[in-house]
Amino acid sequence: MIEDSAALETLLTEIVDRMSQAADKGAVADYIPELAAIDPAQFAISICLPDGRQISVGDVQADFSIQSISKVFTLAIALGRYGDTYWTRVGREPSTSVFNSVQELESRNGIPANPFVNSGAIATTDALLVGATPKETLGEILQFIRLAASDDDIYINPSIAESEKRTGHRNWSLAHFLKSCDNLRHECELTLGTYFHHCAISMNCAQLARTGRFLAGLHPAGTLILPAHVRSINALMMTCGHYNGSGEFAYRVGFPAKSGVSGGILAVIPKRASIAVWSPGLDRYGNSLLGTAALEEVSRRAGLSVFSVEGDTRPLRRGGPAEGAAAAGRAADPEPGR
Ligand SMILES: NC(=O)CC[C@H](N)C(=O)O
Repeated sequence: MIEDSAALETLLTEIVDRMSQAADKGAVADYIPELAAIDPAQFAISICLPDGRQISVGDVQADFSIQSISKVFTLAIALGRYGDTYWTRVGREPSTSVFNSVQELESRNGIPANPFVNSGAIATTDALLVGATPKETLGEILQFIRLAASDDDIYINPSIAESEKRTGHRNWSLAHFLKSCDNLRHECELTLGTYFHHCAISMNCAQLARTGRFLAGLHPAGTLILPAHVRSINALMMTCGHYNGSGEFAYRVGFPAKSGVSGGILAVIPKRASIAVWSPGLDRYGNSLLGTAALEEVSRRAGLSVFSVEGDTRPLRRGGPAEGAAAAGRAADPEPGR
């Protein structure tokens, strides 16, 4: 089915229609004022295929900040610069608490569980700042992402960064905790200022899908980073990309992906596709509620789970995944990220 453009476009259109009718769209993140103001009734999906085709449906022209999805790119740059010594500062195990948990960092004596929880990403940003100013570091991150997307029209939204700088007290406490454990080289202000700005990198869903091609082995210029690092990042995305909801995501969807609290998800099916979805309402883990439901449906209908065997392409149960996910979301933690 993935090879058949017309069938794929029909499937994506069906999914977008169904998502627009879902009664429960999840709750937008309200701990960052700029995100709290976003209309949750928006949905977009875009998929890049091996032959260079890209199919995009829904609100694909709307820009959003990629938030934690930026952690994929900072990890790629840090692995390139430090290789295995990077792992002396950050672990590579799934986390069991919310993505900005201080308790989880404390229980691990100041070594973050993985690069995708906030503390791990703050330590990564701190590592990238060695020998470079925040401006140079942000320039490097932006340049990498623009190259990945083959698109220079990707930018940092300063009001989102400022909004988070003022209100992101949990991140300030994580930075101070890292500092107290001697796992932060720079002043909290410098590292966090840079972190908030890379979380505020903004683009639309079609651009986001293109950024994932280098992780699927589908970038026209080759892998951009070492193939071994692609493998490492995909493994981390599979096991940690959705925080303490990563097991559930692997079970339901079955391929590496990274979410952001703005409702975007970047997914990678090695050698087959790079997919982005965006729907701002979140589930109890702080991951896009309908974005996950949509990826589950694409995965099942097109047989894309990396765990699938031949013949595993059955249609979803009646009612579709959105209803099940919406029900799960209702029972969930009302304030993800708090
Ligand atoms: N889960 C996320 O996307 C978190 C990123 C957000 N900028 C924060 O630090 O809280």
